[in-house]
Amino acid sequence: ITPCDQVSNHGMETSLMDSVMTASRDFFRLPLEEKRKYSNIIGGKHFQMEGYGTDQVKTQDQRLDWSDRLHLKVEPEDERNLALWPIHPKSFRDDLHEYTLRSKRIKDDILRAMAKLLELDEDCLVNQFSDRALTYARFNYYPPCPRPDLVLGIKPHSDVYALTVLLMDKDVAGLQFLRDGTWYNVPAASNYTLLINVGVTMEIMTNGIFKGPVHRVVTNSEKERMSVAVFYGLDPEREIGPIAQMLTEDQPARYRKMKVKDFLVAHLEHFSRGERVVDSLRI
Ligand SMILES: O=C(O)CCC(=O)C(=O)O
Ligand SMILES: [Fe+2]
Repeated sequence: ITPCDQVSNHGMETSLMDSVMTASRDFFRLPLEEKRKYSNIIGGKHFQMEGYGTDQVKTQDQRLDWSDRLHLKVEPEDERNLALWPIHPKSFRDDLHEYTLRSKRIKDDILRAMAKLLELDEDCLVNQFSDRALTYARFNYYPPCPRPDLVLGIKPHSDVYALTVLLMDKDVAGLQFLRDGTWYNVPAASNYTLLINVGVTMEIMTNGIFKGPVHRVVTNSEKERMSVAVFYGLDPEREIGPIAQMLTEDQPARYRKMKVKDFLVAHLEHFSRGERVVDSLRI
């Protein structure tokens, strides 16, 4: 089982991927004062998950990433904070809405294929995601960096949610996956590509069968790079743990159960220290 897979022939129109990338690029090129209207820091002090800006700075020696982000909750739809959804460029909101509808279908197809691989009921994984499940979109913008030898676009991490649908820059590479101690490049594909990545929520749900691979983004001194990630998580009010259908006498649970909400908070603590939350949940 490969931990990340590039899908082609997935039924997402190139024009839609192009619109989302273009809208995103237009947003990041706005003057700073304009982007700050969507800031993830409220009143100059309080950090919130959603909005425009960098990660929360938790400690003085925390390594910062060379990137600019816009992070938006897409689902549950009634929890969208539209005040943080850019109005420039004009098409931004509609494009994101349309894009995430398509992306959701891809996610469900992938979850069914994964259930089949695990010899579970076809809808077993899809059914884990209720209408209160979280979906976030994250727009990543990596400006050219004068010292790519020193600074990363995103530090090594595993995605925390269950599945990520990542729309990659078609011209500029930078994403790398870690396997057996070596970093492997994901090449730029010259046309738009969606990369499906497994996150640690899925690692836990499948009792460690699917792994949430460690990846990072390197910078370069010449070209800007963009990506748009859509993260699929569970309902924050439920528990996360290996799903019952994965467990047998020979295969007991490898991870402790925890409330999803608390798991996400624990993840942020670990991420800021460059650690993986899943390692703290092993039984
Ligand atoms: O920019 C990329 O290609 C990857 C971004 C990423 O890993 C993330 O947003 O979690
Ligand atoms: Fe990631």
